[in-house]
Amino acid sequence: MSKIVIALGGNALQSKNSAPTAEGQLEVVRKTCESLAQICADGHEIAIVHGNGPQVGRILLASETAKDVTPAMPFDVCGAMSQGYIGYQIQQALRYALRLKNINCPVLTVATQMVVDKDDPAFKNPTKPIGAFYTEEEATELQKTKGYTMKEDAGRGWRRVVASPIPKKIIEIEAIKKLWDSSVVISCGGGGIPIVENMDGNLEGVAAVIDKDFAAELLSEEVEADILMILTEVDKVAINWGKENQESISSMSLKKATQYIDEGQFAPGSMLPKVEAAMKFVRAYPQKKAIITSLEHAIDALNGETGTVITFA
Ligand SMILES: Nc1ncnc2c1ncn2[C@@H]1O[C@H](COP(=O)(O)OP(=O)(O)O)[C@@H](O)[C@H]1O
Ligand SMILES: NC(=O)OP(=O)(O)O
Repeated sequence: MSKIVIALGGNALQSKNSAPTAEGQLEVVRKTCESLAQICADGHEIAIVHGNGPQVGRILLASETAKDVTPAMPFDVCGAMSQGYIGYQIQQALRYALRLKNINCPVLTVATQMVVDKDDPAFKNPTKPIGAFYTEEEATELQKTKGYTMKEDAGRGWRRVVASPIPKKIIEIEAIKKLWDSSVVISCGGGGIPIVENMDGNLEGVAAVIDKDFAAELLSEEVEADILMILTEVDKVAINWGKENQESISSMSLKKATQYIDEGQFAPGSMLPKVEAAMKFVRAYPQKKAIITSLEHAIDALNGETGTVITFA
């Protein structure tokens, strides 16, 4: 039996076959929760982290668009809203999937605040893609009219990018640890609500979207997980991504992963943070492993049949 922190990609949770509706996402969540329930039935203990890039981008856009009728919500509040609705969908779907396996374990979401450094250089260099994908022409227009920073995202189109500071401390970590034994806890959604700690001890939300892969890594260290599992849209990490000579990677040591990073093999804002988070985990726990695979193949990857495994050596 292993303790596994499972990170679900925000992009991967969006339905590939339909518009990015709440209903479409719920279908993907339900399917994913069938696998998560099976992992629990196999005797593993899991905790869930999820992304929110597309979702928080749309919440922000809706809020900005409606500002003539109702005041726009700040970034941190939009992040909290994304935790609420994605967490709710996972709670509902996983409760059902667990009950089908006669597991009556509570599933709950912890609204999680994540401390970041107010001087993190990321605030001056936005890299985190959020919201919808646009054409280059649309992106240029949005840059002009709305002042957004737009970047191409891993060959998939152009997206708004925002600051993504490194997560430093999970405010609710003690509660999450206490809940671990009796429940499946969904926490650090969207990387956590980005906040800074003021001199007087007060917490204050900041405009950013934290990378959930780094947040999941931090949680994995805190709970001393055996495996960090990052689930996205691809079964394996690839080198020469999108090129004719694209090649899937089944396993990478820290040394090999560093070499691939130096060669620029992993796109910033998408695959790079996953690989970096996996590397950080095995650097902290050289005997443990991180796995990157698709939502569909979580169980196969745990059984060593697919996925990219990142190990210390
Ligand atoms: N080297 C690579 N190997 C595999 N996928 C890559 C690579 N570089 C970029 N990608 C893209 O990155 C995506 C995962 O990043 P992203 O969509 O941001 O993740 P998430 O599902 O966590 O939101 C993959 O689905 C793929 O389209
Ligand atoms: N916050 C975050 O990392 O979201 P994605 O998984 O959508 O990139």
